[in-house]
Amino acid sequence: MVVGSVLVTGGTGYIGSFTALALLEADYKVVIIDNLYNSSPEVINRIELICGKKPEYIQCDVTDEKKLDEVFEKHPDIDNVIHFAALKAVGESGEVPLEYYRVNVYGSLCLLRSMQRHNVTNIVFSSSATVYGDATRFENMIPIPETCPLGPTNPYGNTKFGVETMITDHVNAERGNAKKAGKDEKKFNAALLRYFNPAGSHPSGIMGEDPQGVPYNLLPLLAQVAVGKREKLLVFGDDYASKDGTAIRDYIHILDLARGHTVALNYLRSHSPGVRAWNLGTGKGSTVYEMINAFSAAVGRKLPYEVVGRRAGDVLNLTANATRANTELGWKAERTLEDACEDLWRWTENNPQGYRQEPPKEFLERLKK
Ligand SMILES: NC(=O)c1ccc[n+]([C@@H]2O[C@H](COP(=O)([O-])OP(=O)(O)OC[C@H]3O[C@@H](n4cnc5c(N)ncnc54)[C@H](O)[C@@H]3O)[C@@H](O)[C@H]2O)c1
Ligand SMILES: O=c1ccn([C@@H]2O[C@H](COP(=O)(O)OP(=O)(O)O[C@H]3O[C@H](CO)[C@@H](O)[C@H](O)[C@H]3O)[C@@H](O)[C@H]2O)c(=O)[nH]1
Repeated sequence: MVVGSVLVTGGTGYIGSFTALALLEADYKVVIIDNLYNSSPEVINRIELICGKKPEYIQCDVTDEKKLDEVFEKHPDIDNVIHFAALKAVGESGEVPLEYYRVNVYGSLCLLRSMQRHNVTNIVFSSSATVYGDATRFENMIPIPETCPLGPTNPYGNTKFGVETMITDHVNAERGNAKKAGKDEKKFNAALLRYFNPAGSHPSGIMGEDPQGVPYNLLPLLAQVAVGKREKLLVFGDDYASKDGTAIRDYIHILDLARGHTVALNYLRSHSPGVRAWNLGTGKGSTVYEMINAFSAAVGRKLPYEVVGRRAGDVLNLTANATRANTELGWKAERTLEDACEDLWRWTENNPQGYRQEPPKEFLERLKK
């Protein structure tokens, strides 16, 4: 039995693919669009290997409004969108901000307009902890609650803040217009999911993060050090006001994060909250050094690093207060940092070339059983 249909933009990417898997496991029909800028279509096969169901994949750029219209016309049953497609690197966004505004902001505008034309009224948006900026500028805002004033410190964060605002204005307007016309205003809803730092892979070892080109995030870089593709990790600053001088982030297992999307979507459909923001994090912060140690423990040897200067746009501490998601959505991160590191290492060891190589036979055999 299909419980609903979801368009997943950026669905061959890291978080999108795990969410597609979680949605299929929760009996949603899933249509993925992606332009493969930072992903591989092979992930569709891996999703099928794991859950026995295959999402439909359509190559589509989210800034191509005509193509978006075609997708909605081909699938008139789609009644929800989860919007991942974006550029996501804090550092890079300071170098090519216009590209970040084009893909992240203009792409979201195209999507909302196409959704409006096709009467698709629920959206779950991939926002980010980055929208809070430096929450240590306030007293008592670490761990960060959703009520913390927003103030991004880099162009990437500005795009997420801008899209949150656009979605909020749009959904509120749609609700107001529907009410005036005596129509059902409650069908217009948005979840703004502010993720902290996703980590890890599928425990099977056949599905994980596979960035194309040079990765920017800490864990994929550490994984490259572990398999010898990179000599050492560069630590961006050891002069932060943390216990060891390196910056603090809240690393959340990718399976917990993916599950957060299905529960948020279910909540939109059952409670019709209008626009609501939820933090998805564990509530536990880890420094860069703690992450190097945790991943080194999973690998079984100490990974080399060198301290360099701070990265522009970085902040000291992004740790979530996830109470709202816990009380309202009944969602809580269940897996540990050790789980994430072990799963990441299993994926990396088995797939040093990412999705460009066949999964090991023993996995295929085991999954067939
Ligand atoms: N990974 C993180 O640390 C993190 C944290 C918070 C929020 N986010 C947000 O979550 C979302 C997914 O992030 P991710 O880590 O899975 O990144 P990802 O790069 O793995 O996935 C993004 C996907 O979007 C696709 N894409 C990019 N531009 C596109 C375009 N113009 N049209 C269609 N598809 C396009 C890419 O090919 C990729 O498959 C992004 O919106 C990101 O900003 C990520
Ligand atoms: O080579 C590296 C890469 C990262 N770091 C540090 O590791 C931490 C994590 O960095 P990274 O993995 O790049 O994540 P963030 O900069 O926290 O940003 C990620 O997490 C955000 C949510 O917190 C998302 O919005 C972004 O899309 C995503 O890239 C930061 O303190 C970095 O300074 C290093 O020291 N060396």
